[in-house]
Amino acid sequence: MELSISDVPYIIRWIVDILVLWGLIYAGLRLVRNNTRTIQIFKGVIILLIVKGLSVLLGLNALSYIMNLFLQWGVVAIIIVFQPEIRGVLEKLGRTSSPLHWAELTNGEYEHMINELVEACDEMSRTKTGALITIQQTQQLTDYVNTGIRMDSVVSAELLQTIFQYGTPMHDGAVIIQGNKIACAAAYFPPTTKDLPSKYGARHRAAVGISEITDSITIVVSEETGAISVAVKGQLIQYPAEGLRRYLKNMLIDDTVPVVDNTFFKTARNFSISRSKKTDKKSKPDDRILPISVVDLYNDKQGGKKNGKTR
Ligand SMILES: Nc1ncnc2c1ncn2[C@@H]1O[C@H](COP(=O)(O)OP(=O)(O)OP(=O)(O)O)[C@@H](O)[C@H]1O
Repeated sequence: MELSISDVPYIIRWIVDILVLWGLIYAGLRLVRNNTRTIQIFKGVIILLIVKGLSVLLGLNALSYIMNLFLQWGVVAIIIVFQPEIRGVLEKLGRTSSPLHWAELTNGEYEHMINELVEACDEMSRTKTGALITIQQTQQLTDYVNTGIRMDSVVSAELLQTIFQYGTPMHDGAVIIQGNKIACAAAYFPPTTKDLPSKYGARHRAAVGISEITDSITIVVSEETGAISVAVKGQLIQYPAEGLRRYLKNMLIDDTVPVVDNTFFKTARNFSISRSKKTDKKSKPDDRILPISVVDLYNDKQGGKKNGKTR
């Protein structure tokens, strides 16, 4: 087949078409990969498609008919379930000069935000001031922001401590952070329905609850014990303040040395130092950054395992 000059516009259109389609598929897959809820729904859709294919192959008409109904209504269900994400994507597309520039934060801005947050948590831990702070990740928390009192203030240690000061109008409920801004205070989260150890009350239940249904990171400071815990993906981990700082940097800042690799890097550094000093000193992980306990909320009714051992 010979190509003529008149085919060029057709070929360009074809290439643009393929590139746009490829971009959409790539963005869709990234959305699925970054979000625990979408992964589960994606798996569900794949199972439905396999059952549908098998039912057609084996001539099971009734099953095939029901699968058709599921798939047709499934599109509507997915739009309803993902309404916050869809709205978030559209908002992001249409945002040119929004006050919330959280998507474009620099590492320096993240670092500043983390330092303020950790300073506030450390101080509230010392004074046993209860706090519940959620950091939005890829999944939009707009619906939960709407349950609270709207704010749009850069995160600062003083502001966080003022919000959670006992007796003030906004101390009840959660603060939601989007980027480096406090989007709201006094937000309500659906508490987990799981049977948690009795030492955990409503605040911890709310933290675990939001971590089960979104990919957010939630920090809880216990009013009773002053302990600082992080709830992520339905798991609760208690950290010392320095551990919290390291954890947040690891999660939010691209080029930070990951916590799990920290021992390796420390060991490597100590190794080179000890080699240069010709000493026999063994490297020891920094206790200030290790988790204090990891609570397996679903299997461990005693409420945790000590000494920073993960399961
Ligand atoms: N669903 C919820 N969403 C947001 N905040 C909540 C929710 N439930 C409770 N809280 C907050 O938690 C506070 C009550 O915490 P409670 O003492 O019952 O929890 P706890 O897990 O035992 O924590 P602590 O160790 O601080 O006592 C409430 O005053 C409110 O601020």
